Amino acid sequence: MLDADLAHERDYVRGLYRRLDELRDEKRGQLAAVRKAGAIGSVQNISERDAFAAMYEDRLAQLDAVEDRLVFGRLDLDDGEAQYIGRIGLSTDDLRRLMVDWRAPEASHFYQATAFDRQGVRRRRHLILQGRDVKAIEDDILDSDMLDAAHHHQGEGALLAALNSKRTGRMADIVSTIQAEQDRIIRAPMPGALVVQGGPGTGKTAVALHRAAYLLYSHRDRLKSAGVLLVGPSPSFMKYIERVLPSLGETGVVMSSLGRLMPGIAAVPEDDARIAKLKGSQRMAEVIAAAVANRQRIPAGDRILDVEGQKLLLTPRQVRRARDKARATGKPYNEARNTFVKILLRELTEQLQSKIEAASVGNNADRAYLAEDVRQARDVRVALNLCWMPMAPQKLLAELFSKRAILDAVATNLTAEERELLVRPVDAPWTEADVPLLDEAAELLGEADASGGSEAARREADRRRDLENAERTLANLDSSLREQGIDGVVSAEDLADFQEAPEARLTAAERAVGDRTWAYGHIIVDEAQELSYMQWRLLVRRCPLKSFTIVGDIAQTSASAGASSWGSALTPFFGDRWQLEELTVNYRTPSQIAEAAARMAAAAGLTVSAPKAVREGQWPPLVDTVPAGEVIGRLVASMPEELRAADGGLVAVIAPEELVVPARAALRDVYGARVGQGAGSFDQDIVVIDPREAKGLEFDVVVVLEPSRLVDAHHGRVGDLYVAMTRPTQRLRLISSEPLPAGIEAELAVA
Ligand SMILES: Nc1ncnc2c1ncn2[C@@H]1O[C@H](COP(=O)(O)OP(=O)(O)OP(=O)(O)O)[C@@H](O)[C@H]1O
Repeated sequence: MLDADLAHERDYVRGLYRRLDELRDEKRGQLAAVRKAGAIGSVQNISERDAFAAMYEDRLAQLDAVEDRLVFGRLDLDDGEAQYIGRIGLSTDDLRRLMVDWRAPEASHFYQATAFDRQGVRRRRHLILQGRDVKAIEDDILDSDMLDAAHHHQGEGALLAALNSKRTGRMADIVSTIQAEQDRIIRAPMPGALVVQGGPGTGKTAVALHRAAYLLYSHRDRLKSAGVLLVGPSPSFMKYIERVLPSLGETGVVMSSLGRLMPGIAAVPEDDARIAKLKGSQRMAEVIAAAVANRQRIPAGDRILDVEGQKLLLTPRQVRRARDKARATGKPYNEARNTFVKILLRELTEQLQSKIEAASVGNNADRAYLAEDVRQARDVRVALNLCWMPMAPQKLLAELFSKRAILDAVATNLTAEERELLVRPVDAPWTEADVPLLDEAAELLGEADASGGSEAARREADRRRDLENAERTLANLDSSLREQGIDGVVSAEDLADFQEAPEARLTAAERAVGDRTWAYGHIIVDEAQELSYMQWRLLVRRCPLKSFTIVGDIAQTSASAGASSWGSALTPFFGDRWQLEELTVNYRTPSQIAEAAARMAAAAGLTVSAPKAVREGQWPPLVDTVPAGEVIGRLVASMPEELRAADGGLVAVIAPEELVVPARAALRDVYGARVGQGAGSFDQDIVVIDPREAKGLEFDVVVVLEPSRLVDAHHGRVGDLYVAMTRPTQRLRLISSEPLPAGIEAELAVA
């Protein structure tokens, strides 16, 4: 009987893969046909073909991405129907449904039905695949009548099997074992801001990623053109999670770490916590606004300007009036500057005209020529630039932070010590804390047209040329097509759009990446407790609809500019229009380790939402106390044991910054290339990192060096040690030469 069940499922799953292969072949065929047609035909036809080719490529990529564990569930319903749940929906050619997409409303029962609330489900079956074969099946019988009637299959439990599996250094999807409390959050309605608070290991990152896939599925129309942005703390974290969405068949999400949110800038971490905190504070918005305003100057006295040998007068009064009029347009700085320049050029041209006409009575000077003379005159250009310089955000900030006089003049709301903190060389690299300031500056400055109009003129000329081409194409269209009304349907402008920028044909995600002013349809923020006021300000600007999923754990805050409560972080941007959901079960860390971390946090006065751990571990946390200077020696000595415990999985050494390099060097001496450079070295089985890099990641075994120093890091915030202690999935060892942090019992010490 059991074998018959297994045989039946194997057969069904083979059928699903056959269908997947058919669809792939079909798309490959369509793609080849479109490509073969090549660049023949009218421009419009070529553009349409490009669009079809892109669509087939996307679909093919999606079909390829769902190969692994294509199907994972089956529901037996009250009406006798069996429904298979998988990564995508599959139907036969005549639209008979073979498999339901996990995101479809009816698939929610797979995650939410319980014996108390069956939702029409009699039996939930997990299919555990190996390659294309069904390795095992596991049943949850929800309808007690079925308990007697049928044999059922029991196993370790799909969830526990997933949790106990070896870590690979890359996050995997949890689509086959999403738990009910997680599923409710994943499927929550889209509008507004949803905050998901959860302790370590509660699946916040997993939920955030699955929610992105869910929203794209259920709001495809709206999100396809506007896009979804997913923001995480660091490039290595983004790398850690980058495979999850493709494995869910979604490639259209823009993923960015906080330091990459300004196109063209790859910021480095800000090492000085005091600077990060200051640059993240609301007062910096005032500083940037003042720095922008400071670039407009009224000259102290009259200036004489030489234009083609004529002396023209520029008075402070004239400049002030032009400036006020330009400011009154309400446009950003660089755009308002155009108004300012136009007003003064007109006035100077009038002066020049009167002078010339007075000198040669009766001769009317050609005004267009005079205007050009004025515009080109060096004196005029210098004078106008001094009054109102065209400005790019990078230049504004580089000068602000490197010229003490400017800083003192504009940052009047900061103390002298604070200003001192901001000073740095003009060519210092941009840090993550600078990114929101650059963005703020870009917003106030607007498009800089440093070409003095020639860039705009070039774009205009390109557009004119495209239009002419398009008109020619239309004129050449086969007259029979014209008779069918083709030229009534397609305007020259439409065609020019096709011919124009190739970006017109990119997906929303591809276009959004390079566009600072892109308005996303939804933003998902992971590790959101780390965000400063200025970072929130930047993100809210990127999503004017304020449709957000915000996941994080206030207790894990380690950034000095991060939040101490969700209310204080979010109220300035969302008022009280945000909703809080909580995740309460720790899926990562075994209970003994999770409890030790919670005790330590409580002893340090931190309010933690310590989630219940879903499983017991094999080992209690181990504590090695060693004489001063022997921490690294003990690390090396204990590594064989830790590697044995990891059993082919990953071992992470999490150390205070000053110990990272020596610890790595000592381990390299013994283990060579097995020791990775940092959190991004996913192929090595030993990594040495600091707690900041460890954020959001997990490892089979974690060894923490000098835990007391991590408590002290970042001005007494306990977040770092708490983060470090909650990274392991199996085993934790602390090696300390200093008094142990409160809450960590010395009796756990190993010899
Ligand atoms: N329903 C689930 N099924 C299988 N594994 C799960 C489930 N929920 C969470 N996990 C696993 O638990 C681990 C922790 O999840 P995740 O990293 O999303 O937690 P987190 O709340 O973001 O943690 P932290 O805040 O500590 O970084 C991951 O390995 C994840 O795959």
